[in-house]
Amino acid sequence: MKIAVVGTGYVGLVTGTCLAETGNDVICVDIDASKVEKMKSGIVPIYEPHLDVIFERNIKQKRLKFTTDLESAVKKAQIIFLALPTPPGEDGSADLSYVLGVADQLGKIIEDYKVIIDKSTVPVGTAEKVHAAVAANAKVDFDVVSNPEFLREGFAVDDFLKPDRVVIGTESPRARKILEELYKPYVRQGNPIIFMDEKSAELTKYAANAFLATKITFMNEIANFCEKVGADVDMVRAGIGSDTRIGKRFLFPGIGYGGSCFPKDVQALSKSGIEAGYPFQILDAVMKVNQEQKTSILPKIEDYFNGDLKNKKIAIWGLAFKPDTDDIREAPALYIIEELIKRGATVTAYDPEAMDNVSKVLGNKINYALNMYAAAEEADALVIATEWSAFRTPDFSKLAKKLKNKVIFDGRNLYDLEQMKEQGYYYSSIGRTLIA
Ligand SMILES: NC(=O)C1=CN([C@@H]2O[C@H](COP(=O)(O)OP(=O)(O)OC[C@H]3O[C@@H](n4cnc5c(N)ncnc54)[C@H](O)[C@@H]3O)[C@@H](O)[C@H]2O)C=CC1
Ligand SMILES: O=C(O)[C@H]1O[C@H](OP(=O)(O)OP(=O)(O)OC[C@H]2O[C@@H](n3ccc(=O)[nH]c3=O)[C@H](O)[C@@H]2O)[C@H](O)[C@@H](O)[C@@H]1O
Repeated sequence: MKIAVVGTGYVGLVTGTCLAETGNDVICVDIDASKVEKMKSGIVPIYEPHLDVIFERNIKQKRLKFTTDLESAVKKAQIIFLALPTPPGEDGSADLSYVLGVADQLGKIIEDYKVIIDKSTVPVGTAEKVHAAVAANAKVDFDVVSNPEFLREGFAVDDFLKPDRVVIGTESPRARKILEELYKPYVRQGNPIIFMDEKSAELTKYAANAFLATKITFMNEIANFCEKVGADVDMVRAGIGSDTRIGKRFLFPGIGYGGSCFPKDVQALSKSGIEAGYPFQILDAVMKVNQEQKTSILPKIEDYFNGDLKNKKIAIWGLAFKPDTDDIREAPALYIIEELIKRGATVTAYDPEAMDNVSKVLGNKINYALNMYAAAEEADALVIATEWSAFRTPDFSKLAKKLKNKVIFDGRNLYDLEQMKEQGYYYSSIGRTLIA
């Protein structure tokens, strides 16, 4: 099939590349000319495991192309994916200007039947708005379909090629038939395509993200409570996670959820609730707890240093909002760094992939180390903010020689409490207690 993907962020790039991988002709459109030039020359503009191999293969086989020219790409395509940003607007609701702006252009361009697909995360009712924006100028028949994306950064290729499910919101039999055909190669392992109406599909995406954010936040509160009463959240997690109704995944407490999606999507769903006359009480609590959780490690550090962080040298391992990505949007590490600097501490950080992105935001407010041990050099304490695999099994004796004090504040619960005690570290993690 001939496909145009408009917007080449995480979602557009992965969608375009994975659709080419199953034999479709894909042209990706972006307004960022320098990004398009990079991609044309074979450079993947983001860090995403396994993407480079299939990206290169499909460029070579000329199934994957890039352009800034929306008109020529759209005219050749039967299916048009909109993978455009939907950032929070001033009031926290999703800003639809990118999506509706392109929809407006599409109406002027299309000359024959097209399926226009909302891949972006958009509030209930957006498919209708996109339809109206296209229809305002279009002289031909077209369908607008909601097909939300559930990929996770770091696992994006696998999530797209082998999805748990594909959700397709359309009431048009013609569009349904085309999409059934398009997604056939991806659902071959028995995972279903779930067809529904556009509004339910749009809400399914927000409900999924909000539910996962709530699950994490609930565990963060249980972890905080464990600290007060001397229980161990690892035990509680094992105990409740083995109940299949609860499940083992997304029960890991930490320093709050971050990233480009959970924070903005929970906020946007909350705003939609208010607009619809149904303010979600649970989402307000989730947002409040998560905001506090991001810096919950700070009082622990302050307590250790008797309230005085002035001129303390703090090493930070991990800047990305989670491992296996260079994405720093809403990364808890940035909130912690801001608070440390406010309190007069100096920060030296190391992240395997995200340091370039952080240096664009923080510049020389912090120091950037060449590796994890160099970050720890002469540090008064080490803070772990992202659970990169390399941080899971450090050489503790090498680390001890680098650190000024054997003190670790771990926001991701990476190490065994007993082992840390044996090694003589002061080790503070989230919601865990060494039960004698
Ligand atoms: N990042 C993720 O893991 C996931 C994101 N989503 C949703 O997908 C949507 C896109 O997210 P990301 O890929 O992270 O976005 P992004 O912000 O990383 O990238 C968006 C791309 O669109 C381009 N763009 C902006 N205006 C354009 C225009 N008029 N024409 C052509 N290109 C244009 C930008 O230059 C940029 O390359 C959002 O709604 C997001 O919530 C959904 C699932 C996963
Ligand atoms: O809509 C989106 O953009 C995507 O948002 C999330 O994916 P992503 O943001 O890439 O990352 P997750 O792996 O979900 O992690 C999100 C945040 O939750 C935190 N988290 C996750 C799991 C957990 O047990 N504990 C926890 O604190 C992570 O550290 C991270 O900050 C969803 O998992 C995807 O299904 C969805 O498509």
